[in-house]
Amino acid sequence: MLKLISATPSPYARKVRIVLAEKGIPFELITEVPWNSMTKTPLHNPLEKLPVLILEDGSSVYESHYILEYIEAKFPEKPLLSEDIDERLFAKKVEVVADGMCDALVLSFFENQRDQPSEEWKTRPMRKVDGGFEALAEWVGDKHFIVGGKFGLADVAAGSVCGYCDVRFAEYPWRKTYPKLAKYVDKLAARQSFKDTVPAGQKISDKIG
Ligand SMILES: N[C@@H](CCC(=O)N[C@@H](CS(=O)(=O)O)C(=O)NCC(=O)O)C(=O)O
Repeated sequence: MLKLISATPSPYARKVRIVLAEKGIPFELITEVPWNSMTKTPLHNPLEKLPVLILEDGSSVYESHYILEYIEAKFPEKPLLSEDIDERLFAKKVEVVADGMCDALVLSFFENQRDQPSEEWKTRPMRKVDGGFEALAEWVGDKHFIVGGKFGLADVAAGSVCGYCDVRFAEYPWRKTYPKLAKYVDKLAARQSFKDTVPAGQKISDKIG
């Protein structure tokens, strides 16, 4: 059986968990704290990051966007990418922005943990988050799904970063600024794959930075 190394807050791992659930692919969930010295993540990813998909032969697939590409290629049933090449490429562009927002949020989260956070390293990432939300709101508009009128990769990525922001940056006013985006995300959140993967904080015992 496939195994997925994940962490409770991880928006990247959540994308993979949602896709595996939507495609009905069984897997064993291994929940880790990648920042703690006891983590097994480095044994399966030289970059020491989760999510990591561990295949039945023990080999591993890592980097969430690549894991999703792997899953779509190996498990094409219930496709989450359109047949139309331009729609496929656009969905991946949405994922690039959503993942970039996650990167900025994670950076800002850890900067805020420092004894003396740098103002520049707090504000600069949040400018990227602001820009990302503006782009997502533009792409969603009044739609139920971002690409091709059906649930797909772009919705997985957009829903995951918005859900992460709600948990880690509850004070960030994206819902007030973009009510249509909030309505779209709340509709996604009603899907069983989203209900079963709501992010939660984790205790990091090792000091970072
Ligand atoms: N680009 C990667 C980012 C993954 C990532 O940053 N994972 C974090 C955990 S979490 O932020 O997703 O919860 C990690 O493993 N960090 C450990 C490290 O960077 O050494 C992806 O898309 O998979």
